[in-house]
Amino acid sequence: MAPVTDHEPRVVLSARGLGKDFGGFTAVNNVDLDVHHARIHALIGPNGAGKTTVFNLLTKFLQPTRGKITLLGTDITRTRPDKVARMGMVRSFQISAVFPHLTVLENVRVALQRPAELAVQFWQPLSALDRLNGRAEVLIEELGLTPYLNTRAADLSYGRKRVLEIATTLALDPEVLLLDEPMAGMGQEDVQMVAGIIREVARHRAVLMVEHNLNVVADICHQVTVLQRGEILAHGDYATVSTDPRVRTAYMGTEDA
Ligand SMILES: Nc1ncnc2c1ncn2[C@@H]1O[C@H](COP(=O)(O)OP(=O)(O)OP(=O)(O)O)[C@@H](O)[C@H]1O
Repeated sequence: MAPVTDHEPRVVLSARGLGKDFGGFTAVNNVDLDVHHARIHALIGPNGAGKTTVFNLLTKFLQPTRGKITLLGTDITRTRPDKVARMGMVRSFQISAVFPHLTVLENVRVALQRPAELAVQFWQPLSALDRLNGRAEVLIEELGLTPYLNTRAADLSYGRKRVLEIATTLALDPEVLLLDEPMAGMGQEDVQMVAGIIREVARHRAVLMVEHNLNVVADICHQVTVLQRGEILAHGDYATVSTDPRVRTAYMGTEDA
């Protein structure tokens, strides 16, 4: 179960009155969201509820029609997506370039080289590369990939590939990590393993995730926001939202299900 705490840690990402129209169609309307440091926040809702659109708005892949987004105290409503990523909010697929023929260590090193721009600085002293190796090994250890250090990405299980993707995302050292259906297409064993990794990752960062697997949401998420037809239907911890009759109706079509 997600740990219960007396107080919420600081807000790192917030949205107020967020909205998006596509032509005459309102896909997202009046969404308020607060994502906290060291917390896992789930965005759930039926198909077409607006979850992906909210993700695209927060990461600035889409420009909001209405509302305001704040990241680490800075208004990013009009900021470009690449700048938002550099400011500390990254999305899992954005830079999850996992190269199948490279090993786990090589993949993480490539990801670490990108922000450091070491790739083009061939005159860098060897000590810089040593530092890179050190950071890569810490990251790999944090994500439980040490036994697979020299395994090619192509030979990893599906679940471990997702973990490696998350590791490459963390190379940018984000304060806020957005994960779009991280458990999609996984068997139960991998789901449990990846859930454990996400919990670990969130000890030092905020995680916002879209997730359809409600067992995972119940297990690891501290906060849950339920969207329906682009608007917030309910918000709170899992116990609160899962017993909300409106949520049950939205999900099951009947209050008694
Ligand atoms: N570029 C677009 N142009 C027009 N309508 C769009 C666009 N993107 C999304 N929509 C509409 O906005 C609504 C919300 O879609 P969105 O993909 O955000 O929902 P979702 O909750 O992520 O759904 P799913 O769980 O199926 O992925 C849908 O009705 C969708 O058809």
